[in-house]
Amino acid sequence: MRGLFITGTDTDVGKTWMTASIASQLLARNEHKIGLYKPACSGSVRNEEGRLYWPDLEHLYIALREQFPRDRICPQTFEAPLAPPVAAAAEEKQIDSELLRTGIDWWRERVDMLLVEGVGGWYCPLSEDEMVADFATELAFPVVIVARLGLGTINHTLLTLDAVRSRGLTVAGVILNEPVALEGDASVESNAEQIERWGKTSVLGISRHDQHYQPRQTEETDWFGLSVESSRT
Ligand SMILES: Nc1ncnc2c1ncn2[C@@H]1O[C@H](COP(=O)(O)OP(=O)(O)OP(=O)(O)O)[C@@H](O)[C@H]1O
Ligand SMILES: C[C@H](N)[C@H](N)CCCCCC(=O)O
Ligand SMILES: [Mg+2]
Repeated sequence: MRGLFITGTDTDVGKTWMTASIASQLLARNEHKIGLYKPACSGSVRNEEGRLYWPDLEHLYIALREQFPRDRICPQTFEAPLAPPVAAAAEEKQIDSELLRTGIDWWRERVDMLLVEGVGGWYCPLSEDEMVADFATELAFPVVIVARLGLGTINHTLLTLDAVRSRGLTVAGVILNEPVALEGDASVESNAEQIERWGKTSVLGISRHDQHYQPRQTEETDWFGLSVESSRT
């Protein structure tokens, strides 16, 4: 099974938005079986009937055309909008480290490519004894960094690039996303060039607020080509 790991420069930068978009782009080509995985999800919302749901999970479930069970997309969910081990502790539970990993195994026989969405940013705690960075290092899939378009993103993206590379991982590229509509931010014109120049990486594409992802240099981003079969899993 090939894979890509989707991290972000922060929580709420649009990792889920982009993971769902990448899945839709791949599924539209109808060439490969695609799976989505979120090792743990925290921050539930109550619907009109009073039932809890996790917006990330719903978004990923719908992106996979409702073809896979929600608890395979994310086997561990917690109510509090906190880092997963903290959210788990609030329910007097602990993250199941083994399930973080066996949750991936379920997909192996079923799909050709798995997109794994991280939680928060690269150094977000994921369990009692590991951060997202540790989990992603074990997986060894190339890393896509979702960054916020706008002023401040150069610094956040360069810090994340350094941290990902310090683990010996390949950076597949950066996506600039606009989760909240920007007004009058002149930096958007130069964000991509600056990140490419200083970060020695590619900005694969840009997703403006409420608009579809636009690849930057090519007609389409070859997500399957950027993914690799991990030797370490
Ligand atoms: N390009 C966009 N246009 C419009 N809305 C967006 C866009 N990107 C993200 N959003 C919205 O911004 C919010 C945050 O995005 P998202 O949930 O994808 O962030 P995240 O990085 O996955 O956060 P988390 O750390 O909780 O997983 C969501 O409500 C999402 O629908
Ligand atoms: C609730 C939120 N949307 C995410 N699920 C969890 C983000 C945790 C971030 C922790 C941190 O880095 O400070
Ligand atoms: Mg998310």
